[in-house]
Amino acid sequence: MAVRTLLGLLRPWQQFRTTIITLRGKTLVEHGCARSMSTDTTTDNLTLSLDSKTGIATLEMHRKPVNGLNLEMLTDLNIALEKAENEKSCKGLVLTSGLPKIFSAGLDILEMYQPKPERLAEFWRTLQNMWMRLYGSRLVTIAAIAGHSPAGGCLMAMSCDYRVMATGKYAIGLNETLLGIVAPFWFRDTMVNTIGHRETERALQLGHLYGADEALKVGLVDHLCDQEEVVKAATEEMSRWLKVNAVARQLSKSAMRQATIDKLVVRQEQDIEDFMTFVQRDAVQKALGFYLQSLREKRG
Ligand SMILES: CC/C=C\CCC/C=C/C(=O)SCCNC(=O)CCNC(=O)[C@H](O)C(C)(C)COP(=O)(O)OP(=O)(O)OC[C@H]1O[C@@H](n2cnc3c(N)ncnc32)[C@H](O)[C@@H]1OP(=O)(O)O
Repeated sequence: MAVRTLLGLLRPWQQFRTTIITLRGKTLVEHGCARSMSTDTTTDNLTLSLDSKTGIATLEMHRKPVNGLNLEMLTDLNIALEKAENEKSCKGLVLTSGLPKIFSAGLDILEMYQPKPERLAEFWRTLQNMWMRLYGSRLVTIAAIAGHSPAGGCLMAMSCDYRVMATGKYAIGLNETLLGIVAPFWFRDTMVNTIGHRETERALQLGHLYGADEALKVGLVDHLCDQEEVVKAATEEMSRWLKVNAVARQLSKSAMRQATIDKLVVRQEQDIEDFMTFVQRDAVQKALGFYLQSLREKRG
């Protein structure tokens, strides 16, 4: 009981840190010294590297074909984010993709279609923890979006402090209603905090996917540039943010974001239950099945 009470005082992502190590036994493949992030860290799903001169880390996602966020990818993201967070010399993080034309296609729908309940719960908890970690990061976080970024991909981008997007035919937004599902409250809150209540209300109901120009207009992204320039532009912007007093900036960020994070902290278990009940409904399973089929048929 005492242990449980003590655990209750820890933030969910602090509890989770033990969970992934003890339950999943997952370790990253390290190239170089394990105690310092001076060298690259690579998994099947991502690479984390730190430029020791600038203190800027780059987290590049590369899970083929579309950076779909499955349990393993989310676990790797959590480990990588924690690693960057804990590395003293790391000041900022550029989140990007190594896949052409895709930032992230959002949640891997196969995790939600005909799921095994135990894995479904772990999947959702790992996503919650990833969001809390990224949204609440002490680091300056900038998303370099050189491709499509629907749903969970948009959530990740919105969780950063600044977004650079490539001009072109890419789409970003919370399109959950197009799949017959509903963006959970913390997805919605993150969007409200980014583009405001009225625009979120419209976008969520329509499942609207914004083109780059429109995304810039409503403030869903902050800067547009050529596809090849996206990471460079993100890094340049980062250097501006890194000139600000770090403690003052972090406190300001936390003052703006912590209440939103705390809403999930106190409702985390209920949110997992809600998600599981909703996703396993026959009508939702049917809708997800149709959506997967339509994605496959699109390829012909
Ligand atoms: C109470 C709360 C309840 C529920 C809340 C749940 C919140 C959900 C959040 C989400 O993130 S849901 C996921 C939403 N994502 C999408 O709608 C994106 C779907 N994908 C696309 O639109 C396109 O794939 C694309 C990202 C625009 C890329 O297009 P492209 O032409 O480059 O690739 P293609 O469509 O051929 O896809 C290749 C391959 O990948 C499969 N795929 C794509 N997206 C997903 C995905 N999100 N999950 C799983 N699989 C995905 C696609 O079917 C193709 O597979 P194939 O090679 O086997 O045909």
